[in-house]
Amino acid sequence: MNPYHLAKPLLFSFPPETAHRTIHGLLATARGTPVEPLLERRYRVNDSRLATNAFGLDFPNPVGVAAGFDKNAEIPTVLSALGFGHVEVGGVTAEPQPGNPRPRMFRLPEDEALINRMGLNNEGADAVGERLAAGPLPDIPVGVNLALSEVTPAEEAPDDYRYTYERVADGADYFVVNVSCPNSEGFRDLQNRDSLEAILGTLVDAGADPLLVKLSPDLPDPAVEDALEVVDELGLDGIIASNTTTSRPDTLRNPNRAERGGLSGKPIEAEATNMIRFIAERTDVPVVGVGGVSDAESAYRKIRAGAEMVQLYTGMVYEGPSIARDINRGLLDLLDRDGFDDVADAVGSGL
Ligand SMILES: Cc1cc2nc3c(=O)[nH]c(=O)nc-3n(C[C@H](O)[C@H](O)[C@H](O)COP(=O)(O)O)c2cc1C
Repeated sequence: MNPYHLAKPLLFSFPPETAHRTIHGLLATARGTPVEPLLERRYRVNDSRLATNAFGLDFPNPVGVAAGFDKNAEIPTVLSALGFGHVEVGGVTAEPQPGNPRPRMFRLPEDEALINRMGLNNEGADAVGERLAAGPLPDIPVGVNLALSEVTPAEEAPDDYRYTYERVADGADYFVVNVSCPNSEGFRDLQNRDSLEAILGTLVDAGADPLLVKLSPDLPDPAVEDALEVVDELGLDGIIASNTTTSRPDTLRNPNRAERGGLSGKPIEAEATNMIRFIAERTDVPVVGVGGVSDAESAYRKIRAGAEMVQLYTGMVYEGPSIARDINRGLLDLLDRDGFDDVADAVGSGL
């Protein structure tokens, strides 16, 4: 049995944000200590069949940490030691901001889901930029998820994103324009064509490379197609699909389904995978698949639908710190079963 499942009842007796801070704090104590190499030995799966290359970067395996888990870039080396193939830190905004009042994160255990309305709480671009610059940084790619400060009006969004980009640029390997968090008023409206062109164009001019955009699963198909056109026009390097959803599938059982915020985890798995397929059918730009990845099968479904790699957040809450190792091992078995040489060989094979 996974020892995390023994600890889970205790952990789940605390409010979710407290549990997250406890786990995050515990992981932070390992940073830069001899515990890191011990974790590496236990959790890393070294196999060249898992290695992928996307947007000019080499990834040792296709399982990454999604934005929101390490908002202030405090533990990328520890997450690397836990066997992840990349870490996306942030969302980072130009201004430090406290986020929404608590409670703002809710478990739906029967549904293996979370609802959050954190509201992009983070220490701000200056602090996160300094932390990244001070290092140490892991030997896997680190991305920064860039978001809009709450106090900044939409017309000034391009400069706000550029400010953050410039503060974090030296410490990161790739950059993601997040215009898809559902928890800040009007934020997702930035996914309209004109706003996207203005924000992404400004970042391209500022030298952000590789540059990706993260989309909402709630975007109607024509709006996704518009976004893909902007991605093509500006020569962007990748698309992350997807963020959390404000929709509430009928299948949800836990009463917390009534909470406002973005739903993540198992109930969004199929929808997110459909979005990956929709995008992969329309563009050759690499897609990073996120949403409800909790085991090797769910990661594999996203890869076969066209994702070059996957990310996860909620899966870690329900499966614990061995999740990257377990998925990577399981992926090797699935590749063997289906006769693929490596992960890259399986990408889009289910289209
Ligand atoms: C508590 C929490 C905070 C999050 N914060 C961010 C964020 O700051 N920026 C972002 O782009 N996505 C954020 N996300 C969304 C995740 O990165 C991911 O897209 C989403 O949760 C779906 O993946 P999952 O089902 O594996 O959790 C957050 C998710 C959670 C649960």
